[in-house]
Amino acid sequence: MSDVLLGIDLGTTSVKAVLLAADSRAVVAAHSEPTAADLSDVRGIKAKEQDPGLIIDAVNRCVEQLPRDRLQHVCRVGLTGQMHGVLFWRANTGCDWSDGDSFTPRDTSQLVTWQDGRCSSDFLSALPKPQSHLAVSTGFGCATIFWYMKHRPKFLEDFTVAGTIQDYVVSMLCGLDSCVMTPQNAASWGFFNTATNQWNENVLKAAGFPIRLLPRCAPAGALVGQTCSAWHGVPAGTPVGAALGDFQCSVYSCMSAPADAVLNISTSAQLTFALPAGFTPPDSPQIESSISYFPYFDSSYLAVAASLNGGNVLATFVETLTAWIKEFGVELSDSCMYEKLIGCALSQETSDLMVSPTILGERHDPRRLGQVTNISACNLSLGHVFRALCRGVVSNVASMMPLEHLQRAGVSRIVGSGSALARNEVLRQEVERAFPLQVDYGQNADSAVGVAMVLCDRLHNVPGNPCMFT
Ligand SMILES: Nc1ncnc2c1ncn2[C@@H]1O[C@H](COP(=O)(O)OP(=O)(O)O)[C@@H](O)[C@H]1O
Ligand SMILES: O=C(CO)[C@@H](O)[C@H](O)[C@H](O)[C@H](O)COP(=O)(O)O
Repeated sequence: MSDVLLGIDLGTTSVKAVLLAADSRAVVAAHSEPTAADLSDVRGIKAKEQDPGLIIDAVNRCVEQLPRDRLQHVCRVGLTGQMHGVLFWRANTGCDWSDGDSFTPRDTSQLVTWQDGRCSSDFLSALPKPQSHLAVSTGFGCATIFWYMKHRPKFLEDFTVAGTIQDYVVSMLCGLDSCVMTPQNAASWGFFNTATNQWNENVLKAAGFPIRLLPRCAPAGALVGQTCSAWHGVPAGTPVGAALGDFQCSVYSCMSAPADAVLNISTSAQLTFALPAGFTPPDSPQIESSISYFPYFDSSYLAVAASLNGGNVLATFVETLTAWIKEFGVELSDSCMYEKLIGCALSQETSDLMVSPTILGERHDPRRLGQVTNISACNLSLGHVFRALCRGVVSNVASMMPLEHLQRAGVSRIVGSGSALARNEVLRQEVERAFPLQVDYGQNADSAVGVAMVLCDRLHNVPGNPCMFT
């Protein structure tokens, strides 16, 4: 049987795993599992945490669903996932392999995710100024560590290593006693200079930051180790790539020309395009800009409007409706709710109801929360409300990176990716209305495919960026 690459995306809502044929780059198997790992904010500090045990359970369930005979022929493993977040663990005891061919987390913290809201604007403005073009927001790893330094310093003493959840899985698979991070994920923590690919160690040291928790850096696309044990049939000794950012991987999976922009809608939403070779970002953070510049591969950058309000807004609406309906003694599954809501909104082609859906605020404007306006007696049906909600999600992204901005950058096509978009025709209709450009939906356009493609291309020595800018 021929070789395959295993790509895994540890998303905020679900884990996705794919097997990609090493010779043809075709997807030969794919599976996804919900993580259901959200924890409630019992301390009332606007915490958004997830249980790593439940995330790893979902990884195990997901990989187990892939054909075992193919898993035995995996020649590279690639991990990607939700950026910005931080998990702490103890070197050498971060997991337990006693189950046989899978591991479970042991001495770890909960994962503090990108949706975490514990760092207020006042808290953030009191932090040292980063030597980076990227501003620091709540939910960014370094901001969270600063918060623990101030509010629960003893907590940090329990741990020796920190990383994103995808870095953690790489470390555990390879039996590493430290964390190795690519610039893609390091930039998402803040206090990382993407020109030098180094942490702002002096700035952080001067502020008393526990720099022992900063991961070591490896280039995006590099291999960092080999599986230390057989894992769901994947042989021990299989090379594992340093973990990548999920939005860079979704772009890699479906951007085929410099004139493409990629709109990914999963739990969050990102609209992004690649900058020409030689682009250098500004010297200092542009705190109020809705567009930021994130490292891609080999010194190149992506311009991105990263919205905190994507599919999670629709999920919150579904959860709210489910809870209301339950109060009347009726229980409906999420999938039944989505099907009904999408069906109603498809029959309601337009609505004058206006929903501004920024229930989590946005990084460039954290105080601008959601609003519903122009309510009349005639626009409150489920169809109107869900149509207006979907339009609001897309319009918000479009306001962060307007059509004219895309056109000025030479973008002539938008490629859609992410399962919130793939599963929701109303969202797709609204994308096509908001962006009068060619809009295509990438087949197999997702981060799990993207990370496997990156390693596949490196295996065959194809240069890291599929878009060739000269
Ligand atoms: N049955 C469904 N039908 C349509 N959309 C759904 C359904 N279930 C979940 N979604 C949407 O998918 C989003 C999660 O997408 P997913 O790709 O799993 O996220 P992530 O990659 O962030 O883990 C949810 O926020 C919701 O908007
Ligand atoms: O905020 C950014 C980039 O700045 C996001 O694009 C980044 O991809 C984060 O990983 C996401 O917010 C989480 O991804 P997802 O689970 O919503 O797919």
